[in-house]
Amino acid sequence: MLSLNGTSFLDNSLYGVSRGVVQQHRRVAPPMVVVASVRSNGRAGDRNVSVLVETSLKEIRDASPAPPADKDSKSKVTGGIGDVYGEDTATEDQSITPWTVSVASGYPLLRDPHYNKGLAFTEKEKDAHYLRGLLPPVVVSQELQVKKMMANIRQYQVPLQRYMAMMDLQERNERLFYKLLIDHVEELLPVVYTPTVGEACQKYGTIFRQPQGLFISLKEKGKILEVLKNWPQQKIQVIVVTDGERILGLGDLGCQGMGIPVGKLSLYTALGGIRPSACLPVTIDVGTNNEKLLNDEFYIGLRQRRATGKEYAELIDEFMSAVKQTYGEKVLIQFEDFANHNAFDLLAKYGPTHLVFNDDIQGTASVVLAGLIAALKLVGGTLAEHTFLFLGAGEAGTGIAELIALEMSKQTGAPVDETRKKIWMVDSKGLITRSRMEGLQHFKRPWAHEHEPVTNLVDAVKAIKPTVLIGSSGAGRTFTKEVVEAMATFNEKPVVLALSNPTSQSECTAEEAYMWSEGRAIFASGSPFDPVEYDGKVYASGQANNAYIFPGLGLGLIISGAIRVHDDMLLAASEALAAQVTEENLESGLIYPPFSNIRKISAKIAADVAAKAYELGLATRLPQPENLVAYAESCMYSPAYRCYR
Ligand SMILES: NC(=O)C1=CN([C@@H]2O[C@H](COP(=O)(O)OP(=O)(O)OC[C@H]3O[C@@H](n4cnc5c(N)ncnc54)[C@H](OP(=O)(O)O)[C@@H]3O)[C@@H](O)[C@H]2O)C=CC1
Ligand SMILES: CC(=O)C(=O)O
Ligand SMILES: [Mg+2]
Repeated sequence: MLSLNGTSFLDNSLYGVSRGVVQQHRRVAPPMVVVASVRSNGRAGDRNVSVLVETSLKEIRDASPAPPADKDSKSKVTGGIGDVYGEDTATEDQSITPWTVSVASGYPLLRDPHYNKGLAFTEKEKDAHYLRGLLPPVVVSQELQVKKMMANIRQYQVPLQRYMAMMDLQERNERLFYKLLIDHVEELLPVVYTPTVGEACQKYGTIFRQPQGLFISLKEKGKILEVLKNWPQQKIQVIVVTDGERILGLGDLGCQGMGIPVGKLSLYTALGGIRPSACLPVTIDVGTNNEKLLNDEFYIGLRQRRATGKEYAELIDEFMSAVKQTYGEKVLIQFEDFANHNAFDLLAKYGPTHLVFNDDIQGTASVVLAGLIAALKLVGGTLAEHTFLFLGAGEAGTGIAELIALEMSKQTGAPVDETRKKIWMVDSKGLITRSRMEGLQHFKRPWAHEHEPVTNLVDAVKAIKPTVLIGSSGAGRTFTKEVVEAMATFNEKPVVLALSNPTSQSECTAEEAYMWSEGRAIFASGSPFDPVEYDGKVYASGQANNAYIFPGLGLGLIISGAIRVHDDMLLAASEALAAQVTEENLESGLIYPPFSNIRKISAKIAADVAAKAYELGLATRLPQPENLVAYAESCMYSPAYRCYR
């Protein structure tokens, strides 16, 4: 039985300690703080007594503060292990006693990914925490560990092997994983995120080792509150949830979509500085209609066709209520890779009652608008002076279109109904026109303009003559030579965005875009492409991916204590991102800044989103910090090792 001063430890799971009896200690003498030490009730006696971290309250505040918990929140805690390690929600309430919590020592310490430092444990730590003999004599720096791991990872030629090496590292030594990812973000993003995460999801059952998130299936119906309590961390700030029905452009991957919430949340931490223990990946498993997976002996999900209608709605509703009840109303829920027949409805249903946003509809819109604002500096004109054609009228396409129309309306004063007329869409049946209105899905209707029927993209391009062509179809190689050449005949600098992921689904490659436009295209893509040489010149292209937006947006919502997501926050995020694109970036054809700067960029996005939350009266963290950028930066998780005394 676990206890905290006599209380069942299970009721105090905020400490994230799963074994041992906790002794709670008051602060010994300022500025040193000791909260609790764990004394073993197991066979190893006092050897399981844990890492005593002593630190000054000031150090905690200076080094670590994640967003303050609010006073009435259920998640308000008196200290907590994360505070000590600089991971947890800091509190600004001086009256709250800071705690030091002991966790594990000896062998279990080496097996705990949150605290393990591998060969970086110092001599003193080896003595203090029963590690002598369990490690070789050498003591190495975290920098050397990074160097070694990068060398190891680079030896793998197969992307999926690199992915698995990174996942293994995350399971073994979380801080080292994040240090690697942060220090080598441009090299490792394609490993932990698109395109490799797509293949990982397709093969998730085969490569499955450890659960990395919560699996909530129809079997858990009626028990979701209990399921949430099984997760070892209780102070959750961000949830990314999928039902796996539209994973990237790869279709229904059922329960194996889990790779996406896991990947997105690792970016929340690496790119946006949200502490890892505050992130919860969730996959809702209502079955899959993917025959291949249903017949795959290694498939890890429910072996049934997808539940729909009432059964589906009830499970999601139970989940949404349980989340609010468990983590409070300020937990951010990011809907990810739901199919469009559910995605729009879920956003409409839960937008007014929960802090939710749909990354595919809203995050993508925000990143694309940012790219377009930057691209205008290269192609000239205002947004309203351009004509847009989309291939793909689903979540991403119509989400982007709506935000562009909104921004045009703000800039020109024209009603959104008017500004929408500059935006055209092609779906699998051809150009969306008024004559197709009957039976058209609701999210396509605003884009049904007066025009004679056009059944394919090339003809639509020739008829509409767009200045900007955006691929959001999930259908690879649909921007053919004829399509790009047509764009290049009536545009000096055609803007071509091939947003679909992973690389196999990209509407065209960077090489094709530059070659077919004779080097004149302004090109960006959802998944990264290497620089391309054409006619003696090297062309680098940007990555138009919502990964630029959601980490900073999430940080901004959290630090302001926002209770709802508002379109104006997405516009603020777009403008903040566009402002980070330098003249130098633009000169080399880039409409996005490099990812190597992403943490600074995220802090700026966070600050502008938070400022908007305050302006709109949606922020609850009062008073508003004076310098929101500095505050956002100070709240960001650092993967540097902590010293265990
Ligand atoms: N870069 C980024 O940050 C992001 C990229 N994406 C990518 O965008 C793609 C689409 O996602 P999403 O909008 O959610 O998907 P949806 O399923 O909601 O929409 C897809 C749309 O593409 C249309 N379509 C499919 N195939 C063709 C084709 N061959 N020709 C013309 N139209 C076609 C569909 O037509 P119909 O309606 O007739 O079926 C539908 O309108 C995915 O690959 C995803 O990875 C998504 C989010 C973010
Ligand atoms: C990037 C992303 O969210 C997608 O492709 O679905
Ligand atoms: Mg997505």
